[in-house]
Amino acid sequence: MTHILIVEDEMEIGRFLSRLLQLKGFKTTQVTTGHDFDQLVHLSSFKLAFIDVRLPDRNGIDILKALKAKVPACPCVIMTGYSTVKIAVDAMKYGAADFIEKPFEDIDVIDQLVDRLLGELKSGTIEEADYERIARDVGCFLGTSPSMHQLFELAFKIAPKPITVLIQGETGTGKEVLAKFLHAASNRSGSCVALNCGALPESLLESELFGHVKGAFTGASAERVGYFEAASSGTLFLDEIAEASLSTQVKLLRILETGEFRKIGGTTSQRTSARIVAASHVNIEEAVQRGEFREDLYYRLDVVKLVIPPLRERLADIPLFVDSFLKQSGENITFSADSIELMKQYNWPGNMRELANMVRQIAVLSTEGAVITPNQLPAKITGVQNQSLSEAPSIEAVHFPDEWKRFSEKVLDVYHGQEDHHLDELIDTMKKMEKRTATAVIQKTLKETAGNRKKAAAKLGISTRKIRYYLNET
Ligand SMILES: Nc1ncnc2c1ncn2[C@@H]1O[C@H](COP(=O)(O)OP(=O)(O)OP(=O)(O)O)[C@@H](O)[C@H]1O
Repeated sequence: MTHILIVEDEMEIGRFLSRLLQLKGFKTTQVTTGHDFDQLVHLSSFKLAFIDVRLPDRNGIDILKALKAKVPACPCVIMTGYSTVKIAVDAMKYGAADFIEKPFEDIDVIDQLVDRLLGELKSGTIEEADYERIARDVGCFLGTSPSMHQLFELAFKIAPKPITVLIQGETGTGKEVLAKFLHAASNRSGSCVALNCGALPESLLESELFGHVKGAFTGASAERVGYFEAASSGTLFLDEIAEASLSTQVKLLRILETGEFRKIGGTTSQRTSARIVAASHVNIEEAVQRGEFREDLYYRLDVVKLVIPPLRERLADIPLFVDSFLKQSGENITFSADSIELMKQYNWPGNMRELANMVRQIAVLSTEGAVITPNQLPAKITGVQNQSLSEAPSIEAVHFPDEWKRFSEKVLDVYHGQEDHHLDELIDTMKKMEKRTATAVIQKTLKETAGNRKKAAAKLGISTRKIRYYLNET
């Protein structure tokens, strides 16, 4: 008979759980203290354990660690009160399979949990396959580093819970990708809506967040759905949360506390069940200390913190990521072994975004089947030229004028009838060249402004967002 351990000091809850499990045909053993747990012999007979996070004489996490050390295969479920959800999430980092909140509101949840964990044990499957599949579905490459696998395994476990998640990581590490993963793994019916908090114009702030009714103010000719409503029953991704103005922070805090908002001009409040995922490339705790971010909002957001490691800590995965980006864009080129070696020695300040962009740019400029050698890599990677960004010739700048010249010659040849060409193909190439032109001009301007995007945007009369678009920084 399957034997389940219950470590719970509240007799009522322990008894209730025992009864429930016995009715399902399981044998249970309940202990109420850490001391009693130490007296248990044959820990290996337990196929599943429910552990209260707080015991009179011991922390539940210590019991979890002790049990996992002796019986690694035994799935452990941490039982927690709402205020200790944060600790329960930490417990998952130490190997807890899941957590449930007390008091138990829905017995079906426990039923399903037990069936799932014992089912996985029997079939030998673990959640790994699931989180890897979802990561693949959202176009997220995990590589082989244990830190990324632990992170996504944890993200997978907490995804279905209605708790707020704060993602931190340097620029380009994949915070938005992780937010999409969380949404996909949450099975929420609504959509995943992204809002860049730094880009919110103050004057439109409220109508962007909450929407407005028709006629609410001059120019409100139609009803508008705000971000919180659009993400209801889905996920609201608050990107660059540290850049939110103080008034945006106040508005966000209020809605996070009450779960309610009112459209501008509206007479009734609406509830939102949007799951909030916030992200920042700066350390928000430090921003709080500097007085730039509201402490109360930080604590609201920081229920679960997921920190994505920078690419320089996962350099062994560079060959894998290069292959994956090439496959993703359907490019048939390869990088020579010495090129890969040089890429593994570079520190990638722009992380996955920088790698993805470099691979794509090289691929665009290469012929089918080419093998990329070190002299085709940017100087910052080969370290051949010790030039500053403003001096270093980018791939774009070196090749673009030739490319344009060849293209315009081809157009004229077709026009003069010297070359047969399908017009559709020619127009397709022209569309590509349009983007290539914008990208090349932006790259060149960025060199002139020593990489300063605001200055480059002003010089070109476009927004920094448009710069990101043309640089493929989606
Ligand atoms: N693990 C990953 N697998 C595949 N592509 C990734 C991964 N991480 C990042 N990328 C790619 O890198 C680019 C940047 O990713 P993303 O926007 O998620 O980063 P970010 O951390 O949110 O950046 P920022 O801090 O600048 O907002 C995207 O094109 C994304 O597809």
